[in-house]
Amino acid sequence: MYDSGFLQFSWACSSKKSSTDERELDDDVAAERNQILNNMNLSSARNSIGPDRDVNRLDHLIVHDLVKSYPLHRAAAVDHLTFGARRGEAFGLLGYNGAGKTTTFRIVVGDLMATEGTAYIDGQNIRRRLTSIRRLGYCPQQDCSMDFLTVRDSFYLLARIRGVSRKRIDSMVSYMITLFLLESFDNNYIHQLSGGTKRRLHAALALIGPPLVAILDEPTTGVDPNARQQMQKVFLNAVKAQMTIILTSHSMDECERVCNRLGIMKSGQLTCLGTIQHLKSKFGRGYMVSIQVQSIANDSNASNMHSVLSFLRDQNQFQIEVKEILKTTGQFQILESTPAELFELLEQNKERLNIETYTISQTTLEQIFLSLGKTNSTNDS
Ligand SMILES: Nc1ncnc2c1ncn2[C@@H]1O[C@H](COP(=O)(O)OP(=O)(O)OP(=O)(O)O)[C@@H](O)[C@H]1O
Repeated sequence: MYDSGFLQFSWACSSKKSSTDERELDDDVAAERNQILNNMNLSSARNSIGPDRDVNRLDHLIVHDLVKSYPLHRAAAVDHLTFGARRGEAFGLLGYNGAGKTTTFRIVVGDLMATEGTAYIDGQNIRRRLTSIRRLGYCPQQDCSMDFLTVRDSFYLLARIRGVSRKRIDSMVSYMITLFLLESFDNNYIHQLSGGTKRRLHAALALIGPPLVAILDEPTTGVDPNARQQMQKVFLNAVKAQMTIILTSHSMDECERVCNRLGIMKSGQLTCLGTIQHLKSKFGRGYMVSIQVQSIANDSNASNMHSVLSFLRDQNQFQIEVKEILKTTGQFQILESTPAELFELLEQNKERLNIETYTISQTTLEQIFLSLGKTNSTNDS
């Protein structure tokens, strides 16, 4: 359905020793893990215990102690990963290349077999694959090959698989085609579509039904800004309508716009978890200030920027990290003082330092991501 490997199981080797035991988990990640394990224990007390048992439905998606090891690979691609996504939540799973996001998704949708652990969609173990397919939409990272179908036919196929009734199917297909701005490609074969249009189609196919949970692996990569904005609106509306969306994207802006909660993955495990505001307060070190100095003919603007920097450094109340100094602009991270103190200081010395404008802002999600995700790229070896 999604790609040729959708119903095939990959060979999985036995897992290595749990590095969750060796690594100290972030307190939010540990709390999430404990909460899910407690809920699972409560459920197993009610259900008959067995590897395929179902659990309670507090979360639309539960990923439970998932491990994926590849032969000849030193570290596990997914390493005892546990988290849940609540009903009507947009959960962002972020991480550097090779962190284990796609592997996690492929296990959840049944494209890969886990070495250990499992996942549950609306309380139902994914090993009971046939029933979970209806509840789960998937926009894979790689476009799948359904080239022999037209855009419209592919919507009909997915809608039927998700159990849309004959009565509703025509209007639903037309609605989704309009929603994802695909009207002009209606009767085109999929192989005739451009890369960005294919991404739109795959995201739309993931949402038709609608399923309870949609897993979207970089759905907007290569999509033009206009269509991307429209897709983000659709995702937000789907979440409002109580769909659960698991999104991965390398655009931090997109994650900020769409997601209620985020987890950043590194080496197959979560390094942090929480709402964006929570992550900013917990990991955002200080705040940022961008300063622009006046451009004066025959004057060295760079030296102006440096005099602003040395002025700030002379004030003992600030600890400053230089992010960037260009010709007329500078960006600094300020630690150990309040934005109000800096504001007062800059206002008082604006003219003397030739400052044209300045903005003080909270640490961005991108900066947090960069500081937490570092060294993950090495996992890709
Ligand atoms: N078939 C495979 N055989 C061996 N190792 C693999 C295989 N597929 C993935 N891996 C490894 O598993 C790890 C996780 O890969 P994965 O594709 O899940 O990362 P990702 O977080 O989705 O990265 P990206 O952001 O680039 O999509 C990487 O180290 C990768 O090299």
